[in-house]
Amino acid sequence: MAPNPKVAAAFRAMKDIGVKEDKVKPVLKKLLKLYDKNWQLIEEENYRVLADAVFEEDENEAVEKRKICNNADEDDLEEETQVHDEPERPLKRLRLRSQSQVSPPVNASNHSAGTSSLKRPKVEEDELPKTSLQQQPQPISPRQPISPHHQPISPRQPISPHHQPISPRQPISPHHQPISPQRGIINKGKQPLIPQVASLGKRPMSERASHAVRIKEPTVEPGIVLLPKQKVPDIHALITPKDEPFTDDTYNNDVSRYEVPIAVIHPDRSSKLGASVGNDTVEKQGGPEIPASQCLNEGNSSVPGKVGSSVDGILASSSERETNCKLSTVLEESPANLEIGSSPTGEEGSLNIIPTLDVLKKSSVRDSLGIGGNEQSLCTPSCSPNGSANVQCSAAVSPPRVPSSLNGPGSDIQASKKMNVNGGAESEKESENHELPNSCSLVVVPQFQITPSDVRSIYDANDLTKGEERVKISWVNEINNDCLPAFMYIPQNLVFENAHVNFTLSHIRDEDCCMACLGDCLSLTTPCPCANETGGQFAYTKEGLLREEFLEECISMTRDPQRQQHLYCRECPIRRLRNDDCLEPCKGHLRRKFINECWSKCGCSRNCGNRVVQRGITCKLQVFCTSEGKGWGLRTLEDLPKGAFVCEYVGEILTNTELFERNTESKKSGKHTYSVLLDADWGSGLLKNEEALCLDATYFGNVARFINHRCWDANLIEIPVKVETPDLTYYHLAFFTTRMVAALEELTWDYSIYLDDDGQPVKAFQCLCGSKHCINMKRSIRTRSASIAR
Ligand SMILES: C[S@@+](CC[C@H](N)C(=O)[O-])C[C@H]1O[C@@H](n2cnc3c(N)ncnc32)[C@H](O)[C@@H]1O
Repeated sequence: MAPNPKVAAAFRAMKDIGVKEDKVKPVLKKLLKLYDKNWQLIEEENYRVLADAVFEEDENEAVEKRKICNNADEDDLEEETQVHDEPERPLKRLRLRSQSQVSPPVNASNHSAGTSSLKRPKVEEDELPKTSLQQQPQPISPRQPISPHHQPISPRQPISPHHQPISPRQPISPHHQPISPQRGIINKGKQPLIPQVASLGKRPMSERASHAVRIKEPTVEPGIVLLPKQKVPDIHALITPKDEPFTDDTYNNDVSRYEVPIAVIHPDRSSKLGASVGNDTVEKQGGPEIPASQCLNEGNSSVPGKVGSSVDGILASSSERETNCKLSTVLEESPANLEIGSSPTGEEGSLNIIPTLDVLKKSSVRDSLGIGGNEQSLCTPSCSPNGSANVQCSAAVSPPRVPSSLNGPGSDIQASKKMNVNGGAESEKESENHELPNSCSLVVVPQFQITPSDVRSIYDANDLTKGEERVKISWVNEINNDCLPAFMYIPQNLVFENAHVNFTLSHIRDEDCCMACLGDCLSLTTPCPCANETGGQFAYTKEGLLREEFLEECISMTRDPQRQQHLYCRECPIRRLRNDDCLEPCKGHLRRKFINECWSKCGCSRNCGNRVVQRGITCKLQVFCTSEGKGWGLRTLEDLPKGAFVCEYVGEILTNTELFERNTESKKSGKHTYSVLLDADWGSGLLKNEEALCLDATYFGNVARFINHRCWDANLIEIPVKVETPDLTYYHLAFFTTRMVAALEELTWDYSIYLDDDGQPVKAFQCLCGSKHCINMKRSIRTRSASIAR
């Protein structure tokens, strides 16, 4: 009988790489069985899966042989040696990436790195960062490629070095069993095979979810731009930014520049806050009955948009903290806290996914970030008249160097990170830490003169994200010699210390996710339960934009005073922080519309249209120095349609108490920081301190920290997004365009600045937004659901 042409082709392909038919045959049989005769999966990438499986078989055999040899008598030493000297393979799997590609010989470590390739057939291994190759990540589920550094951690426990990494074969939940090759193939009870693992060049969406903290040495492109003014990476860099129209009709030059420290909770001046609510639909949750006349209604302001909530100011600012501040860090090496425990029913699986940050006490991180007592940048490039730039670093500052969260408090050995000159992070062990005043978390950071190469390691002008995002984000300064302020780029929120961010699979009720869905939920004729949050219709269109109606509703809720609805806490977490004898009543938190995205408990694919924010930034953005004196800003380098997702506000997840402590200290130093409250649900019940959360992007953050304020008609709106937890104490804050935004326009967000509170203990900034709605006067700042300032 003529051989099956597919079989023959497979044999040929294997023969091409030096594998004999008799080796291929049994493996192919197994694969066909395993893949339910889906040839497509086997043929993909020139039979990569097959080749991997053959090699795996080979390795297994070798291991078996080794075992036998190890048990053999000493006399058999010679024979044993021969067994160890595994014959050189014709081609190892790393060479199989492309048929035409000739790969270099693979060394021993690479060889072992291939052992799990059956589980990750399509990963482009030569694109993996070195660490990945060396350490061989063990995928945990099709959607959660967690690095081996990831250590499970209990949601409510401090991170501990004793946490055991999860077994890659541990079931997550019976509901997660893929049911077709398209959704992952069960590999005999092992890990599902993932036919379509994206290469790291395009990071899989799952890596974007907060649980998927990627361990990656940031790659620095050859030819890093050391001097940003000299070598601007983008053609747009020399083009005058197309800012939003500057309608400076109310500008008051006499107003001095005010600075607003972050999240300062100041004594309430209720007389100034007693505004009425715009309508009678204000929701009170068990709180004292608040007459409409006493409720906040910033909307009554004659100026639209001056609608800061009555919540006392969480005021942003400060790139500096006092020495008592605590800072925890998770960089690339830090473990995502993944803990999956399953009950017999599989329903108790719990994923604690956001890494808890280790604590760095006192000033070391502040110092290491170069945000010490004075507000200097790490470097000062200066320009000569001929346009060439020099970097002058006169201040003795430390390079970014932060402790690993792998070591919990009390750990004797601290793994710390220091940035290497390539912008990567090197692990190092500090076996001794007696010099440290606090053995829990301090890292000694020697002071030394910063060199140009250190500067380069801090910010690559081509990509300030250091490879953390799917897209590069450049920065330019065409205005002056300033470098970017020092901060650590993180692509997803990280827990600072005490915040309770608890994701459990069982937390998500079956009826609130779409376990039965396949593929793209947006193509369903009847929307799945994940659309319930948005009234039975998905928030997104098939084009990946926000649905017009939903967007308009969100916009009008924030811009239209009459539609502002507030929730009132019975005991407002902000008020609780004060040592006042009597607790002041809550001033209200803007009621928000949420987006609910599909997540791990959903059966849909990771390309499902209801997964937008979790995929991360996809548009071309650039950080630039604004010409109006607002400092740095963010702009788009491409036209963005209305309703497009731009980025998420990413920072450290702090409790309100922690933020208060930070700000009390930053107030002293008069420095600035950046924060937003996650208060969308604050009025709905009695929150514990550790449940009242906020994001602070002062030290760790993403590009969103550069988004400047614009009064009322900003081109971005922030919308809360539920991804991995229905618990609204934690959610993502995502920015979407409110209208079509042209390339080079600055992206702005209405911080909800409240203008008329003169008595604040901190100074507001003089708004230079240029909007015709801008009052542009000395102002105080208040939060609605999120407020920010520097
Ligand atoms: C979150 S930061 C935005 C990025 C900031 N411009 C920077 O250079 O890092 C907020 C701070 O930027 C400045 N800023 C933002 N919007 C502004 C505006 N409309 N006018 C003047 N300054 C503004 C204020 O100093 C504010 O405290």
